[in-house]
Amino acid sequence: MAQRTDLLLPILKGQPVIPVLLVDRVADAAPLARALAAGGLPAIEITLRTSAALDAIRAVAEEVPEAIVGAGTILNARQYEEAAKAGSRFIVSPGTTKAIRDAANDSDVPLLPAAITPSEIMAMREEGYTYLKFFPAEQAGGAAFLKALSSPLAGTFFCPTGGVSLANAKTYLSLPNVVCVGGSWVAPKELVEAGEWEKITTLAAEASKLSA
Ligand SMILES: O=C(O)C(=O)C[C@H](O)[C@H](O)COP(=O)(O)O
Repeated sequence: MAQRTDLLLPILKGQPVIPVLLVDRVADAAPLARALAAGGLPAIEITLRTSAALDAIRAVAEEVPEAIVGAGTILNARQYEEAAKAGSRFIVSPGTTKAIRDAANDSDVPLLPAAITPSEIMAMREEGYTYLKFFPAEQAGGAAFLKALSSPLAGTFFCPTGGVSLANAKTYLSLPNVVCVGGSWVAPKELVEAGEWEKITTLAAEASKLSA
């Protein structure tokens, strides 16, 4: 089975930056999603790295119609199913396993899996995956590494995540094989903890003006 690009692409192409979020308090989820959407970043990735994550996804799916909530840090099929059931519209994984691909094949919720090396990327191409996350982007070689892949592995497109910031996002977005970037910088922990939603909208607005 192939990747559900019909569902995934509008999300990845809809905005240059996908916020990667760590939500510690469920009550923060809806206002945070609203603040990011107000700044032009409706699609968000809530990582399953906190115990509040699934409830946070549920809250955004139920309470914030203008947002497109996805789940990140999906490591196995059980998490895939739980995140989909909670209302995730896309699923992001920091790597790739057969179990996760099988879960994706059994689901209506599309998967953005990650790969770094040429062999990993070639293996994913054979599985029908055209859009991949490139994680951890900066640490793995950054924009120069991705650029070097663009010719031999043309036809595969990436969402680099990990160490991406307002300062380097433009460089990634200018590459022919980058569809969007992901990053946590638009929702800093201190601002979320303090409920500084307007400041988060300002950061989102700045990020949403970057061009893909
Ligand atoms: O847990 C995952 O599956 C991830 O998505 C990892 C994130 O992409 C990075 O943690 C975000 O990186 P920073 O923007 O450097 O904070």
